[in-house]
Amino acid sequence: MKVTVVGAGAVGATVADNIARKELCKELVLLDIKEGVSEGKALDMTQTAAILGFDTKIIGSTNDYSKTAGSDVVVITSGLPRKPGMTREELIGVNANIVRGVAENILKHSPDAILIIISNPMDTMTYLALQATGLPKNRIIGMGGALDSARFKCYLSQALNCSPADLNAIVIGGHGDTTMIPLIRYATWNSVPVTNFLSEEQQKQIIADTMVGGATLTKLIGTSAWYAPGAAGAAMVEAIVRDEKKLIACSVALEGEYGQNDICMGVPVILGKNGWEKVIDYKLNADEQALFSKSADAVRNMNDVLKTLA
Ligand SMILES: NC(=O)c1ccc[n+]([C@@H]2O[C@H](COP(=O)([O-])OP(=O)(O)OC[C@H]3O[C@@H](n4cnc5c(N)ncnc54)[C@H](O)[C@@H]3O)[C@@H](O)[C@H]2O)c1
Ligand SMILES: O=C(O)C[C@H](O)C(=O)O
Repeated sequence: MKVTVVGAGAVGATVADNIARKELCKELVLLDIKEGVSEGKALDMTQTAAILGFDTKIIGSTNDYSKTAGSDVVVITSGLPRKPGMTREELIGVNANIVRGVAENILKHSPDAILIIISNPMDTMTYLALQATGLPKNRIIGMGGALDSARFKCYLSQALNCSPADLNAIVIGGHGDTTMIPLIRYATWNSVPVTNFLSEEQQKQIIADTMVGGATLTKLIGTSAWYAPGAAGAAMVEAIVRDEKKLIACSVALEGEYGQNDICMGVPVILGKNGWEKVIDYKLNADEQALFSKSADAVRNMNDVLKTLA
């Protein structure tokens, strides 16, 4: 198994670190456009092998795509992160060209790869990757819901004073401050609805905190987060390379599911060796479906901006 991570910045390096620690592949390539950075980070990570005890071979590459040849899974993290006060959507102008170029280069050397898109604005970058490569839809997967659901569980666990591992909770919709939909009605604490234990006020606060989870971290750090995004990206790689059939919210191309077409946005999907294998219908109620449609409108508006950039 061979995995490539494009972008050796904060998120890319963390995805790679998680992949290596878990030995998700024999060969891991870290590629970046900045001279020496990927080679340096690959060497630094390689030197943790003796301490952590993994045998994944990590190779750095300054923009040499021949080293990525034959990758089974490619994670795209290249692009600018937002600064405090910015939205993810403001990154579209710079990141669209980066993601398009990277996806095209990757496909020249790894025509069978499954692509995981992390660069923001993620739903639009996933849609762009799909259009630019013409790959079958199951091989293009955006990472957002895995992270947003982890944040949702974090805030739920704080309110309930419980282990996040005992929670089951999912965030669907767009990966944006106003577009994500934490499905609190379906969230459970060891099978019991969390709504049994939380006041309306607490529920509203948890939803609001989850939605601005990324912005909160960006304000604190000065750039966007990487530990949870890196772990979330690696969890998706794991589900694919180990054919786990895990149910994870991912941004995928919808063809009628949840009432949407010609768009990539977050829905519960099964991840396995073929990429995303099927969308699971959560049977949203009227309020949740209305939120999903509103979220789709916002994502679609962003996708329309792509046409003005071409
Ligand atoms: N989807 C999510 O949930 C999620 C989570 C966190 C971050 N992000 C996004 O991921 C992206 C990366 O964030 P980061 O914090 O790692 O940023 P970063 O600045 O630390 O790293 C980005 C890296 O991309 C590299 N790069 C730029 N253009 C490139 C190209 N053409 N080819 C190869 N490499 C190139 C840069 O040299 C840099 O090393 C941002 O767009 C950010 O918004 C998304
Ligand atoms: O918040 C950001 O801009 C980065 C990422 O989308 C996140 O949610 O951490």
